[in-house]
Amino acid sequence: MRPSLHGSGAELVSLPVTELAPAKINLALHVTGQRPDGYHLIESIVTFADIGDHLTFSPADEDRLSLSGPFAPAITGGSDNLVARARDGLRRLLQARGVEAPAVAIHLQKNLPVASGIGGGSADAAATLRGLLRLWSAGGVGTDEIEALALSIGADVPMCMAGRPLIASGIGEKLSPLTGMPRFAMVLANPLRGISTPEVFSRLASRQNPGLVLNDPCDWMLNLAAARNDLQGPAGELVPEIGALCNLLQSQGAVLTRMSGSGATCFGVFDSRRSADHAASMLQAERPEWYFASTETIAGS
Ligand SMILES: C[C@@](CO)(OP(=O)(O)O)[C@H](O)COP(=O)(O)OP(=O)(O)OC[C@H]1O[C@@H](n2ccc(N)nc2=O)[C@H](O)[C@@H]1O
Ligand SMILES: Nc1ncnc2c1ncn2[C@@H]1O[C@H](COP(=O)(O)OP(=O)(O)O)[C@@H](O)[C@H]1O
Repeated sequence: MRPSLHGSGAELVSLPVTELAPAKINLALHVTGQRPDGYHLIESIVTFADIGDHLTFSPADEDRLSLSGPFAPAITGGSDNLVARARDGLRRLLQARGVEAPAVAIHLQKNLPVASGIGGGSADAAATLRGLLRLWSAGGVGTDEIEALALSIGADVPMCMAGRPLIASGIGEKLSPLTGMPRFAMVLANPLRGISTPEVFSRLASRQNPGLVLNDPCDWMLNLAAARNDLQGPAGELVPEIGALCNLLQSQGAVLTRMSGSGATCFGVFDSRRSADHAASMLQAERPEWYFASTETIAGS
């Protein structure tokens, strides 16, 4: 079936507008300080998976947000959903500039575990901003204002808007693209116990830790092996399965394992997509109650 077209004048949009909200992976996360408002200063190497949540956007008589997918039961479609917050924030911004932002039906297929350190909610918010800017033909609205809106929704939303390998600093909003970043074959592993980001930050033993050092621009595995996730210790106190997950990934041949974000998702890097696929299915058979997903991260360009 041919997609329908929507819009006025030169900007025609294929309907429904669709967006992937890819899982965000903090390959390393150093906590280097704290701002007076309590937010922590970080230096993080970030990349994105080829799997994630799926969103669709269509014109409607009234705003609707519907949910499906394995992790939909863990969230609601109410005004606290980060998708609704992104929709409402963008509409306010556009209307203040005289741009129309009519009612929209959004469907979120929630494939990523919730509160799991791979930015599912932030990725959904970023995908909503991208999708609605297309649906509402508002691509010309100031980048600075959109970036400020993204940051007001969450510290991770600007990096999810960028959607490419990068180093994030500040509280996560200062972004430097990493053009040389290769793809990594990975398994993502989560014990399906949600974890609170503020609680993990609050348990840090030290808030002033050494920053990232990238010694060898050609050997990413060497750089990553020398880096850390400073949140892994405090998260492991809350969810002891994190240690077990890394051991399981290693037992299947992962050459590097680490937690992403504030957890509890851990990733294992494998030497090929084939070995990652094999490891994910072995681990799922061993621990059917946990989440395992094989993925390949995107390359920097
Ligand atoms: C830890 C990270 C690493 O990428 O990822 P996740 O574990 O959430 O995926 C992020 O910094 C999380 O970003 P995000 O989840 O958007 O954070 P926000 O909603 O803005 O903040 C939630 C709470 O986390 C703490 N927070 C967050 C970011 C930061 N740089 N310092 C903090 O101290 C604050 O207590 C804040 O109130
Ligand atoms: N669309 C959404 N997807 C996931 N979580 C959401 C969403 N909207 C709101 N939330 C809330 O945001 C919090 C953080 O979720 P998420 O972004 O998945 O985790 P993390 O920040 O650890 O990567 C959760 O407590 C969840 O209830």
